[in-house]
Amino acid sequence: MSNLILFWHRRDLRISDNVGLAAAFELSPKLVGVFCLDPIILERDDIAPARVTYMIGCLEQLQQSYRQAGSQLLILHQDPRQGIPNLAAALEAKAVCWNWDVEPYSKERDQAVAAALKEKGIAVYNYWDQLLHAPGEIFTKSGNPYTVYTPFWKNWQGQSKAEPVATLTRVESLTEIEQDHALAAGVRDLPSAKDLGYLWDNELLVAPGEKVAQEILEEFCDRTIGDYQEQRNFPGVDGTSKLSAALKFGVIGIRTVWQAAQNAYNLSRSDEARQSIQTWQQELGWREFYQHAMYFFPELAQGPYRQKFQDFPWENNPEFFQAWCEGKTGYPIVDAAMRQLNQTGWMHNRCRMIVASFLTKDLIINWQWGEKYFMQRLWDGDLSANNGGWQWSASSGMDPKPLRIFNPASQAKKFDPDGEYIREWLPELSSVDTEYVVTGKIPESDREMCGYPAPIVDHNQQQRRFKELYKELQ
Ligand SMILES: Cc1cc2nc3c(=O)[nH]c(=O)nc-3n(C[C@H](O)[C@H](O)[C@H](O)COP(=O)(O)OP(=O)(O)OC[C@H]3O[C@@H](n4cnc5c(N)ncnc54)[C@H](O)[C@@H]3O)c2cc1C
Repeated sequence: MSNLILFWHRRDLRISDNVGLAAAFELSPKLVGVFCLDPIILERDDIAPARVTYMIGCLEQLQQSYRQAGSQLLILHQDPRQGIPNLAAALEAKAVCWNWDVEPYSKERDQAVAAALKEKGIAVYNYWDQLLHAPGEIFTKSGNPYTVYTPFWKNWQGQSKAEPVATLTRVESLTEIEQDHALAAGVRDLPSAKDLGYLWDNELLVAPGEKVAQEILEEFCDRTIGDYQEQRNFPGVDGTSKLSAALKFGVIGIRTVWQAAQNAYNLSRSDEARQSIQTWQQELGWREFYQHAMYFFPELAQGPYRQKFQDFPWENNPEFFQAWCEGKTGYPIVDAAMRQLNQTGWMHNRCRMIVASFLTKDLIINWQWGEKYFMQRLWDGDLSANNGGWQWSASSGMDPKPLRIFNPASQAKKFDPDGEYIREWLPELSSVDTEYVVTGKIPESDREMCGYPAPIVDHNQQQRRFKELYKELQ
C-alpha cells in the first residue's frame, strides 16, 4: 500500500480553510483530490441548471488550485458507492478522507462508501467543516437538539469559534503508473454543465470559484456589512452578500467568513454598524440552525415538522401554481420576484418570504410544490435552508409563532415603496403610476394597455379562508 491519501470533495470546493483537507495533508503530503459526479443526484428532478453551471465552474477552479499546489483533482462520473472505493483500491490509497454533510442522502451514501472502503482494508477519516459548530456541539440544557431558533442562537453565538485552517500547498501528486490506474478506474475529464444536460444561458449572478468568493467576502465586509441591518430587506438595494451559493458548495470556508465579519466588527466605529454585523452573523446562525435541524430530524426533507400539517387540506390548483411559477399572478411584487428567480437563479430573501407566503396562504398550495420549484431554479438551492424557509412560511415548521401571513401590498409599500424593484422585473409596468404598481390595484385600462394580468385571487378572502382551514387543524 502506498502513502497516498485520496480526499473526496463534496460541499467543500476549495483548498483554503478546509478542515478535512488540512487534516488529510497532515496524514501524508502525497494527496490527490477527487470529485464524483453522482448520477443519483444529477438525475433528480429538482436540479437547477444555474446551480450545476456554478458547480462545474467551481470544480474547474478547484482543478487549477490543485495544479498550482502540485497535485490534481480527479473527476469520476459514477455512483460514489462503487466509484470511490474502486478508485482508492486502484491507487492503493492508504486512506480516503472527507468532510461530513447533514443531508439524509449524503449520510446514507457516506456510510455505504465507508463500509466498502473498510472492506478493502482502506482507512477512512471524517471531519466537520461546513459548520462553525457541528451537530452535537449545541444542545439544550436537557441534552436535546434545539427546535427553536432564538435559544439556539444564544447558545451558538456564545461558543468560541475556530480559526481558519491552513491552505493546501506543495503536495505530491500521482506517478505516471498511478495516473494510468486512475484512468482505468474511470477517471475522466470534467464535463460541462451542458454535457450533463443542464443548459444555463444567462450570466451567473457571481462568477464561480474560491478566489471570487474571497473577493466578494472582502468587499462585503469592507463596505456593505455595516449597513446590512438597514438595507437587507429592500430587494431593490444590493445590500446582502450574495455568498449563499459559495456557502452551499463550500467555495469559501465558514471560519474565514466568520473571521472576516468579526474583523469588521472590531474595526467598526458605530453601534449601528456593530448591530448590523451581528444581524448578518445571525443569518449565518439560521444557516446552521437549519442544518442541525436537518441532521437531527431527517424526516423534515419528506414533510411537515408539525405533524398536524400532514392532513392540511391544500387546494393545489394547477393553474394557480403555473401562474405563480411564471410570475403571472397579477400581484406585482410576487410576479417581479418570480421573474427574478426565473431569469437569474436567485431571489432576494424578503421576496422569498413574500412569494412563499403567497403560494401557501393565498393560493393554498402545498409548500412542497414551492420548495421543489425553488430547488429547480435556485443557484444557491440548499435542502436545509430551502426546506427551513418553506416550512417557516407555510406555518408547518419549527416556529413558536407559526401563523404568519404576508400582505403583498403592505410588503411592497414597506420594502419597495417606489416600485423600482417591481419595474426592474416587470418592465411592462414601467409607465404605470407608482401607487398602482406598489399596491397592485392597477386600473383595468392600464392592465389591458400593458398586458398585465388581473389578480388571480383576492388576498383578503384567501387569508380568511386559510385561517379557517388552519383553525380546524388545531
Ligand atoms: C422560502 C425560502 C427559501 C430559501 N431557500 C434557500 C436556499 O435554498 N439556499 C440558501 O442558501 N438560502 C435559502 N433561503 C435563505 C435566504 O433567502 C438566502 O440565504 C439569502 O437570500 C441568500 O442571499 P445572500 O447570500 O445575499 O444572503 P445574506 O443576507 O448575505 O446572508 C448571509 C448568508 O447567511 C445564510 N442565510 C441567510 N438567510 C438565511 C436563512 N433565512 N436561512 C438559512 N440561511 C440563511 C446564507 O448562507 C447567506 O448566504 C431561503 C429563504 C426562504 C424564505
